[in-house]
Amino acid sequence: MATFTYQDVAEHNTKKDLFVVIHDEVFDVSKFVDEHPGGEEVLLDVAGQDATEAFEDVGHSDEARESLKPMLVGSLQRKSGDPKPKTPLPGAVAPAANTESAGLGVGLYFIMLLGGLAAFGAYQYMQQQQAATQA
Ligand code: HEM
Repeated sequence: MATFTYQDVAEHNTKKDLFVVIHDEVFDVSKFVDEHPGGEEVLLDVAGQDATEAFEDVGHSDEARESLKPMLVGSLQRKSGDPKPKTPLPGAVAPAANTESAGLGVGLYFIMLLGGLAAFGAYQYMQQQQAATQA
């Protein structure tokens, strides 16, 4: 079976000539683009790239996996420094800094500080009580 480098695959990045990598196997999905139930846009988005993560994130059916088989054209020869699998719409999927939990984090520190102060105050009070009873 043919082997492709990431560079080879990257050259097939148009709608009419569209390769994607899924689990280090190279698929020619040019003829499938128009039929894809998820639309052509998402496939064009990963054209000539590693679509493993995008493909898996959607949770494709076994049927979808089966339909990949006839489009297999070779395997990927991965080299160090090759890009990692691309996630679909990174901005939309990856949550921005979670301000709510950050707020909770600060709140927790505050509560711990209060607890510490209360314990310190109680200790001081007891010391004083003890000193008073001894006197
Ligand atoms: C390249 C190989 C791919 C094949 C053979 C394929 C095949 C299919 C098939 C058969 C379905 C129908 C539902 C199912 O059976 O799971 C589907 C749905 C879908 N696919 Fe793909 N897909 C591919 C790649 C991708 C990629 C890279 C994405 C990127 C995000 C994607 C996104 C979607 C979405 C969002 C749906 C759901 C559509 C809906 O339910 O309306 N697919 N795909």
